[in-house]
Amino acid sequence: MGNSASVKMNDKRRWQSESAMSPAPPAHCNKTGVPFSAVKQSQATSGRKCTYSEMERDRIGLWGSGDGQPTSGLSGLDHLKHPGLNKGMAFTIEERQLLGIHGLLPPRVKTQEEQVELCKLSIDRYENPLNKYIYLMGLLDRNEHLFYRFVADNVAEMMPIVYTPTVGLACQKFGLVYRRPRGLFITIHDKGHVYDVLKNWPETDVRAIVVTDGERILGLGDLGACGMGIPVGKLALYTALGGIKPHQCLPITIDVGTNTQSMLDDPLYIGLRQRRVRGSDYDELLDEFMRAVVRRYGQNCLVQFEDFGNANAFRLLEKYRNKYCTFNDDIQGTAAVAVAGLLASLRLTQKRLSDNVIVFQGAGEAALGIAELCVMAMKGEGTPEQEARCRIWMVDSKGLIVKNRPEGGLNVHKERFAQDHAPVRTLAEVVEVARPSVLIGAAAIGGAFTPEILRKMANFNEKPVIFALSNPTSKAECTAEEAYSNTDDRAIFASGSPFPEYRSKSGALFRPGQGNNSYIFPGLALGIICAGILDISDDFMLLAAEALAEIVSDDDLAYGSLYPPLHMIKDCSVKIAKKIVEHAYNTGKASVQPQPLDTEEFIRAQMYSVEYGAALPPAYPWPDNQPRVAII
Ligand SMILES: NC(=O)C1=CN([C@@H]2O[C@H](COP(=O)(O)OP(=O)(O)OC[C@H]3O[C@@H](n4cnc5c(N)ncnc54)[C@H](OP(=O)(O)O)[C@@H]3O)[C@@H](O)[C@H]2O)C=CC1
Ligand SMILES: CC(=O)C(=O)O
Ligand SMILES: [Mg+2]
Repeated sequence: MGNSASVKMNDKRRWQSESAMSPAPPAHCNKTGVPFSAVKQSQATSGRKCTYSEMERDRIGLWGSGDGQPTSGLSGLDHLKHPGLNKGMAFTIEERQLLGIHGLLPPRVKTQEEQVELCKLSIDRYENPLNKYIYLMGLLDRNEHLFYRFVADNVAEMMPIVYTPTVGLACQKFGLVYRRPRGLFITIHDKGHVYDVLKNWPETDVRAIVVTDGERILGLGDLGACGMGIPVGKLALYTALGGIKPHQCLPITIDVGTNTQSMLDDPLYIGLRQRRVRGSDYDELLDEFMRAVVRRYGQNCLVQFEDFGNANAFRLLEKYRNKYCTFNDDIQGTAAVAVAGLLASLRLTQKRLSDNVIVFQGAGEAALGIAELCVMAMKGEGTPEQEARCRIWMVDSKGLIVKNRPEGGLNVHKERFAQDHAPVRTLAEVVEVARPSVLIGAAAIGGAFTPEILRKMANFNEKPVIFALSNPTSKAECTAEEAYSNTDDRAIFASGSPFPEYRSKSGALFRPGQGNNSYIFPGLALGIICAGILDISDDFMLLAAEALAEIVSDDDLAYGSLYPPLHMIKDCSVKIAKKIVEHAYNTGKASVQPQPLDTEEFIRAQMYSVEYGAALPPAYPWPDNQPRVAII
């Protein structure tokens, strides 16, 4: 069932995408038109094991030799150089001989487990996080399977390097850490030729794109083209945490310049040395980009918008959400992870979500996204919309958002949360006035939750809920230790970047959870891709939030964590994807038909395996197509 559904989707994608316009072989054939079934047959008769998936064969250009014998069509050396095929010292002696690379590797054959141990030893030798990042990216460039196995086996240790906080540093120093091409740069000068640039990307079966224009990289501001570290990092998590195949993922940075003078002055800056292009030129480039994605990869290629500046993020989401398969992670993914944390917190506070008063420090993409999803969740509890909105107080750079604020600065998104109240300037005053039970920070103002504010939260609440969501760590509104120590250890705390365990004076151990959209987007994307969902409406976000909250165990809560441990995140992704897929079929939003009988099996069958596949022989440049070394 799973297979037939996915093959159907493949057919559909081919029809919709550019590859269908050129005379490509049918989906069930390899590049030379040989049906895969025939290749399978010949493997069976040759007795040779092959664990390449059809997609992988398609990707590496696997074809049959004249005698029907399957070959990889690549040289043995290619197998060492191609990160998707390389196994390093894990190539068996037989494979080394078949591939003609015998002698090019040290004699010993290693297991992948032994290689993972070596990775651990190697990375531990670096003290500087940026050097660890460079090591990991080097590993990804050398041996994809090993990289993903290593990250997947050590999520809690590796995520802070591949992702926040270190990825922020890597973006700031991108000119220094850049080694090999990874991802696609599309600049304002490519306007009119975006499709041609997309065609330069060598993979034809891209299912997910993460795109940034670098204007709001984490809480670090406008880093221009150096923002590329973010799509690369997010997509590494697509594979490591969501099982989406690496070759189906494409990181893209749209370079329209940067307004950060220090970047423009930096001799190592890798992007266009000009100030940001805005207005119609920018819009036309983005429109052309979206059209080009559909033309090249099909209507159901997912485009995740990431770290765009506030004004463009909301505008582009509204413009594209009903037309393309797209979502904005900072608005919608963040909303889902934060609401998941809030739903889990209700088990500790014994409240309904609607019983809470929530104060937000920040009224941007993250904060407004969360606020809107809170309203949706409260409505689900039977609370009228207006009442739900009244329970949410938002503070931006000009103070509390109130109706007719003299300082102005209200847009349509903020206005929906404008309180009927006199202006209030500081967060401390707002906390005094609103007496919130939940305080959420997403304004990238490090240390904004002062001890005074935290103590107030403890005065008003038996269990104050404190989320310091800003990234990276330097921008967090408070540390875990500050949250606990200023609330007599009563805070229920989560943060966007990880904080270490905290032991209170009384000896209680806290493991603060990471309220980061990385708990959501891998599973969400997996579900979207598997079911072929085109219209990613907000009900999917609430569903993802509920699915994640359900996974949180009593044990997690006992340690003060509102999220499952990071090592479980891949299982979380599958569970989220399952709910997404089921909901898509129930609401008629799935384009992959027929509906699979077993949803989880269907999803798992499409996921990337970090295990090595068996290598196939190359096409030898001599007539008998046989290796020149005797097989032992
Ligand atoms: N944990 C997670 O998963 C995620 C975390 N984030 C983090 O959240 C932060 C914000 O991101 P995002 O919402 O996209 O950014 P935006 O630029 O969209 O929003 C920033 C908001 O902060 C407000 N702000 C700025 N200065 C102050 C101040 N002194 N006092 C109060 N508010 C202020 C801005 O006010 P104004 O509107 O007046 O300009 C704006 O409303 C970043 O650090 C980002 O890394 C983002 C996404 C996911
Ligand atoms: C986590 C994330 O998406 C951000 O900080 O922007
Ligand atoms: Mg982001």
